[in-house]
Amino acid sequence: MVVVGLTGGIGSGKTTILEYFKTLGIPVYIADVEAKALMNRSKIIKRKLIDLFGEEAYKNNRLNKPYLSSKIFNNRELLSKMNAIVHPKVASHFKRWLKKQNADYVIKEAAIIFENQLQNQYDFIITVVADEDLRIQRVINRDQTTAEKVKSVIKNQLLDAEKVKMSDFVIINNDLDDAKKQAVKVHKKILQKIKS
Ligand SMILES: CC(C)(COP(=O)(O)OP(=O)(O)OC[C@H]1O[C@@H](n2cnc3c(N)ncnc32)[C@H](O)[C@@H]1O)[C@@H](O)C(=O)NCCC(=O)NCCS
Ligand SMILES: Nc1ncnc2c1ncn2[C@@H]1O[C@H](COP(=O)(O)OP(=O)(O)OP(=O)(O)O)[C@@H](O)[C@H]1O
Repeated sequence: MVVVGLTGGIGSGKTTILEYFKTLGIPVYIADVEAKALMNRSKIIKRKLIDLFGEEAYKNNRLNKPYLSSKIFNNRELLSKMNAIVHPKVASHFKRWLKKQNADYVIKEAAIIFENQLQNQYDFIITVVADEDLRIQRVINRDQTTAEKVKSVIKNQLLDAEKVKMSDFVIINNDLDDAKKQAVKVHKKILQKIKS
């Protein structure tokens, strides 16, 4: 099965574009959603996160997202320790999911493909980009957060220009209708490449 990675910085519109690919009949997997589900469900992950961050990692038995984000996005070492706990479990969950899919290709959305040098796990990579001021404003509107917090996440992510250099396809998502047209073109090109 051909696996396409879809990545991009915070607020670029990864999930929005992914949802559009879904309407084209492509099975989609959102690593971040599955990661959070596993962080709530898996006893092993829970125990390891509590060892790393303390009891505050969970509140009322649910992942304490504001607490974790205040810790990891200012501390690269903690971020990579958390990733080392969570990501192998997401990878095996994805493998099981992939076996059940039947389509020309699937798309896996993951915020951090290039940051963790995971590009070899994909047949093709699509990067979604958008102007930084738009991204910040979108996330502020979506999450009722502050520009400072969004910027602290951006600092931990690779620059768009670096991601673009390493990508097979780029979708510029400043305007949604325009981005959807680009997505259709990318979809057709992927099908062509698979069938040639
Ligand atoms: C730390 C958590 C609880 C903070 O939750 P919160 O809702 O405040 O932030 P959100 O999930 O929207 O993330 C903010 C931005 O950071 C990016 N991001 C999320 N997790 C990570 C990570 N592990 N490393 C780098 N960037 C990340 C997101 O894609 C997004 O762009 C949450 O991000 C989380 O559970 N992360 C671990 C899951 C994970 O590894 N996801 C990424 C898989 S690719
Ligand atoms: N072209 C667009 N025009 C206006 N709003 C948009 C556009 N694309 C996405 N949005 C909105 O911006 C917000 C961020 O988009 P989305 O959640 O898809 O980004 P993301 O890259 O998946 O974010 P994150 O990295 O935080 O997971 C959402 O509220 C979405 O509805």
